[in-house]
Amino acid sequence: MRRPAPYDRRVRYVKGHGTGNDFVILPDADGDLDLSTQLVRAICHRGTGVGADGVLRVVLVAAEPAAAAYLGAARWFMDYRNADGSIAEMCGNGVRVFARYLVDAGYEMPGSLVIATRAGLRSVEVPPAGDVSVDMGPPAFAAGTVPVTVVGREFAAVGVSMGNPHAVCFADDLGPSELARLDLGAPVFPAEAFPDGVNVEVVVPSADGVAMRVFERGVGETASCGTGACAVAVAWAARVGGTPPSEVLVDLPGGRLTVDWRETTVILRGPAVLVSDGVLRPEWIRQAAEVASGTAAAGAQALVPAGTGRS
Ligand SMILES: N[C@@H](CCC[C@H](N)C(=O)O)C(=O)O
Repeated sequence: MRRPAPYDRRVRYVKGHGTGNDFVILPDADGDLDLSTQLVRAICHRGTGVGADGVLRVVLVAAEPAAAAYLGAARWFMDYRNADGSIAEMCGNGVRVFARYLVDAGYEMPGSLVIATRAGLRSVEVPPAGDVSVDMGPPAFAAGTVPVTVVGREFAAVGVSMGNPHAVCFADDLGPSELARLDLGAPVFPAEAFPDGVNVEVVVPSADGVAMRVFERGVGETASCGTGACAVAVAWAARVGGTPPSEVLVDLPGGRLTVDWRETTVILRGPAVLVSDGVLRPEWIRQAAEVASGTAAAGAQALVPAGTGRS
């Protein structure tokens, strides 16, 4: 039986990031935490919470009903939430940081780990130190293109699923420095093409490969997106060369990721860094919950804003 909420205790967390895509990691091996949308929003808020693009709850497959299908195939389940509290199927930077945490915390040895996610099993290579790589599985291309408006222009976007949905917009007439100066704004896309929403990437050619910026579903613009980098790299490779194998260097505002599109799968590699350890205080958690249930004193509402983690 799950406890209703963690209001009565201090909740440990670890802060981490992959090329600036940052996460609050919540160790919850036994599945005790009932992580509400409002609590995720409060944790991710950059003014009044810890601040992050998303939350990674670390739970044993055996303790998580949503992971029942993976019993015997993986030990750990990555429960990923966007900063607005929404659930996403996959997070390429998140799963690498998740695996780095498992090794750092002593739950697993360095080497190959299989992690269960909502998008399926993912095999992660975690060396004792340095970059972490993950086998992201094959991309799924949508048929045709979709009109997506971003930076005041309409693009014929390429739809790619990496377990989660992406719309890749090629701005071939721009270079990396022009890309960096763009006001990305909130993209507009046809709901019928992406009924569950979509992550939108704007891509330009660079000296070594491609440069991109990303507007993430459930977050807003982020410094990096691992699944986005994979979607961009395979869409780029398909466009210029047609078929794998192909290694693409992807530059993002937060750093560089390498995407290796092999015959049947896509390998994503890059830094996965643990930054700090902390504790969520019970009184802060309680206040966040009261705000969520509408019982907080006037003025406390700012603790749980409805917007993204970067608002
Ligand atoms: N930043 C992540 C993707 C996180 C999920 C995404 N916002 C969605 O809703 O699909 C990554 O590194 O892949």
